[in-house]
This record gives sequence, structure tokens and C-alpha cells, in this order.
Amino acid sequence: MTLARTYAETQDLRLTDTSLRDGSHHKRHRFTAEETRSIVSALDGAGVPVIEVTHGDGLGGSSFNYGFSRTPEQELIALAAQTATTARIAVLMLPGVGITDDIAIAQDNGASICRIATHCTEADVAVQHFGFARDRGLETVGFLMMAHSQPPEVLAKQARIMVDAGCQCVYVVDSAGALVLEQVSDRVAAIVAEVGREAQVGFHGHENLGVGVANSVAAARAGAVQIDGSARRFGAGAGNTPLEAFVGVCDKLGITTGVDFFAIADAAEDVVRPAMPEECLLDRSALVMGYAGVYSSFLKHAARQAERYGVGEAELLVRAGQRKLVGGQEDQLIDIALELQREAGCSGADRRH
Ligand SMILES: CC[C@H](O)CC(=O)C(=O)O
Ligand SMILES: [Mn+2]
Repeated sequence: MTLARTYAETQDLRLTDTSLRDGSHHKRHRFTAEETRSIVSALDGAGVPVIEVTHGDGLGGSSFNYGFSRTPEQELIALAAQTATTARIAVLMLPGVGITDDIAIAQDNGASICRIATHCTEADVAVQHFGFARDRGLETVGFLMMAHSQPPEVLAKQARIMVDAGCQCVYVVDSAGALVLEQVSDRVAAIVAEVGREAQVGFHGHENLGVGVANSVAAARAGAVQIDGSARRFGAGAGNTPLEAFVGVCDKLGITTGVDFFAIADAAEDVVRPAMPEECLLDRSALVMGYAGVYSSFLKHAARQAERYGVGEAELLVRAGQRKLVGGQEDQLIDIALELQREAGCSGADRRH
């Protein structure tokens, strides 16, 4: 099996573009085959070594709760694998949303990297999935989501569980875009100290506080060797770390990625942007998500419920942060919206904002 380490031996960092997975949240899971083909072709041509393709909520995510995919994700995974010439195709799975059969089908369709995501205190729910993926010869990555919500030492223990189960790279996942600089490097360093001899460490950032690129540099300096981003920031919330900007910053810092800056800048502008419904904005709602620590993928759901129940979106998000909602609890946004509606009814306050 080709390990990420092989890539990291020739480049300082291995980058994964997640537009075709995290961007799925922003696009409400409406990717077409043609968009997938053209994005994969452009990223592959720019030298991006790993491209993630899956429903935004991972394998099996197409559902009433998370939103139905326009094109079945396994078709998109197969198309991506047929289109890429050098890039490897990764898939994301959240145990319980997807099942091991989904991993097997994705591998049959050409995926070679399996990224398994859990809330950052629940790594044990992924043990069987890491074993399953490794037994099938897949490269494995573990996502500790909502990593801002736990201190470094807790994350290190969770990383240990993942690595003992067969995970080859543990990611600090800043799902809410809530971490800032040292908060990233401290977390990465703690995991490197715990598992650095046995596994790699990665970082997945969101732009909700505008520091995705700086956070990714901090992660790399603390020992992360796999970094995620999305061309044109195409991802949940204010989007992911803009991959083209990160490549440019790495070039200037002398950190090698193997990705061509001008080619990825072209891909972001000419190919990825046209597939986006609108730019990923660092607007009030996205900022509140970062500030209050709310899962980035809740953004579109919050917008929908705020409109439906006539309550303020920012207020809804602040309460979601206070409740410490985790992935899978999107339906609680309705509960909060009703709560806000009741309160506004009692006080007679203006319910729009
Ligand atoms: C629902 C899965 C989630 O989008 C994974 C991820 O990218 C994150 O937590 O940031
Ligand atoms: Mn994300």
C-alpha cells in the first residue's frame, strides 16, 4: 500500500482537497457528474495529491435528515477515480451514517483512502471501521471533529484509540472554525507527542474566523504533515482553508506541497467557482459559528429553520453553540427555533432579529 509517508518523504506536506465533499454542504449535495469530472480533472492537473469525494455528511449521508444527493455519491466516486491520473480519491465516513458496506463499495469504485470521522470524544465508535478498512488494504485517516471543544490532552487520548485501531493519520478537525493559532498547534503537538512514531497528524480548517491559512501553517509547524483545504474555500460555513492561498503561502515559506500555485489558482477561479451556488461568505452567520463554536455544516440548516420559524439566524446559532450540538443533531435547530419563537411571543419582541 502507498502510505502518505511516501508522499511526505518527497514533499513537506500532503494536501487533500475537500471541495467535492465539504463543498457538498454548501451546494446542498447537488453535485452533477460533469462538475465532479471537471473539478477532479483541474485539481489533478494542478498536482493535488488527494481529492475527497462523498456526500457532505459522509458515505450514506444522502437522507431526509441531511439532504438528498442529486447524483448518487458512489457514481461520483467512480467518476472521480476514472478521471484522476495521479491524484488518489478519498472518501469520508461517519460510523452510523455510513456502514462498512459503503466503504467496500467506495473501494470497488476506486477510492483508496478511507477517512473515518467521529466527534472528538467518541473515537471508540470507529474501531471496527479502521480495522475493516486496513484489512481491505485502504489507507486510513481519522477525523476528530469539533476539536475546539476539548483540550489537547483529551484529543491525544482519543488519537491513541484511533491509532491502536489501525488509523494511519489522525486529524485535528476544526469543524466550527473556532480554533485560533496556538489552539491549533497545541492540539497538533499533543497528538504528535502521543502517536507521532506510529502515525501522522493532519489538520482540517474552516474559515469562520478568517484564519484557516494561518491555522494550517501553525499546524504544519507543530508537526502536521497532512493538510486539508478546498479550492475557492468551497466548504461548509465560511468554507474551508482556501487551498490555492495555502499553496501560495507554503511556496513563500519554503514548505513544499507538490501543487502548482498558478494551476490551482486557475482551477479555483475557472472550474470550481462556476460549480458553486455562491461564494462561501465570511458573513455574520459564519462568524457567529466560529465565535460560538457551532458545527460548520449546520449553516444551511440554520438558515432554513430561521426563515421557516421567523427567528434570527445568529441567535439560533448562538444557542446551538451553547447547547454544544454535535454532528447528527441538526434536528435540534428546530427545537431551538421553536424556543426562540415562544420567547419572542412572550416578550413581544421583534422576531426577525
Ligand atoms: C458532517 C461531517 C463534517 O462535515 C466533517 C467535517 O468536514 C468537519 O467536521 O469539519
Ligand atoms: Mn469540514
